[in-house]
Amino acid sequence: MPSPIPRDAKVLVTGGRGMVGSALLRRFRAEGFANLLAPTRDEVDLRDQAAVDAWFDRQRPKVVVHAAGTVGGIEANRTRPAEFLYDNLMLHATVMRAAWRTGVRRLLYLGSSCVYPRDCPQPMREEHLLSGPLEPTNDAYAIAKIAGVKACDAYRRQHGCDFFAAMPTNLYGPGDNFDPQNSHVVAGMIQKFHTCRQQGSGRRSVALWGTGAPRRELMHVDDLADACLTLLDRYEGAGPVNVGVGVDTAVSELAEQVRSIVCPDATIDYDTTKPDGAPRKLLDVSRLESLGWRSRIPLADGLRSTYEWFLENEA
Ligand SMILES: NC(=O)C1=CN([C@@H]2O[C@H](COP(=O)(O)OP(=O)(O)OC[C@H]3O[C@@H](n4cnc5c(N)ncnc54)[C@H](OP(=O)(O)O)[C@@H]3O)[C@@H](O)[C@H]2O)C=CC1
Ligand SMILES: C[C@H]1O[C@H](OP(=O)(O)OP(=O)(O)OC[C@H]2O[C@@H](n3cnc4c(=O)[nH]c(N)nc43)[C@H](O)[C@@H]2O)[C@@H](O)[C@@H](O)C1=O
Repeated sequence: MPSPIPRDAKVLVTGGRGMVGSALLRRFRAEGFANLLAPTRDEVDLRDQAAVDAWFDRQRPKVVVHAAGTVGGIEANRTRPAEFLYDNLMLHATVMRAAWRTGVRRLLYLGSSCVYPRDCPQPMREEHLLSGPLEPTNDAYAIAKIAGVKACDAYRRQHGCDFFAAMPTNLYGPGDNFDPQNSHVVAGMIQKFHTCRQQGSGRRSVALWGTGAPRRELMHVDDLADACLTLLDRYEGAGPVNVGVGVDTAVSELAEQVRSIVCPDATIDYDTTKPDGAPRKLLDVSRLESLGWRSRIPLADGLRSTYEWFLENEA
């Protein structure tokens, strides 16, 4: 596939109703892509090889951005490892095989920064993959995502497929999952501080998880979508590419920022029976930045706009 991607190419975005998939569709539509396909799970369960094969035979996409996944925060990963392993293994195994079989010209697979070792040198570089033990709270999901990254390499080596992986950091934004048990940290905090605000006057406490000491690199999903378009148009390498903003924030500092936006008179209690997870997961994004890409959505702006979206759509 010549770079940049022709804007009339038939592009499949899997997971199109999810946070990442819907951001990808917004960005591609804004860019003028005229032939976007985003089947729902009801139209094709992407874990079902026969159904995926039949769909690809019928539709014949030329580009695939594979964003479908069984996704969740630290508690969802810790408590549902078998589901996260099975679903995320099947989701890329079926789609990549069908993509190869039907001659897809370029495939971008969404990996994750959780694939790196728990005690990885910081910032984490793509070469650090498989260099040490994983974070136990999400090792099942990480193994499934690592298999996806390796599958891109395997199809490239055996069949010459132009498949590669983006490795996003922790994401947040419109369309996120705000369920207090299954969500990631930003959405979980927004939900909890909003519930506190709803409880009315008087100082109310919000129970957050862990110690507040870990650090997370937090990226707005619209930045991610823009980075994925840059990768599709400009990346001519083969290996995975980290996608992040290059700075991280302590969980406790994030909590203060969300509190000041949503419920300033709340008090914060940390439930240390809940896990901290990885102490830090800052990505080295020099490979992406060498393509000329820079993040554009500061955390403070992103948190405020995400809360506004939450109020209009989830509250
Ligand atoms: N959120 C984050 O912080 C990060 C996410 N990622 C990766 O980005 C990708 C998207 O994540 P995100 O948008 O947050 O997740 P969401 O849960 O918001 O979206 C996942 C999407 O995948 C779809 N899906 C799941 N299983 C199937 C299936 N069997 N058949 C068809 N569709 C299916 C869902 O469909 P339905 O709407 O019907 O449920 C949903 O649209 C994932 O690959 C994830 O690993 C990587 C790093 C960080
Ligand atoms: C994207 C990434 O996301 C996951 O890894 P994670 O970053 O550890 O997950 P998280 O966003 O849920 O937590 C980040 C930190 O925040 C703390 N924390 C405080 N209070 C709340 C809270 O209320 N909710 C949540 N979810 N976390 C909280 C929490 O204790 C932890 O220290 C994996 O799914 C992994 O697979 C993955 O890919």
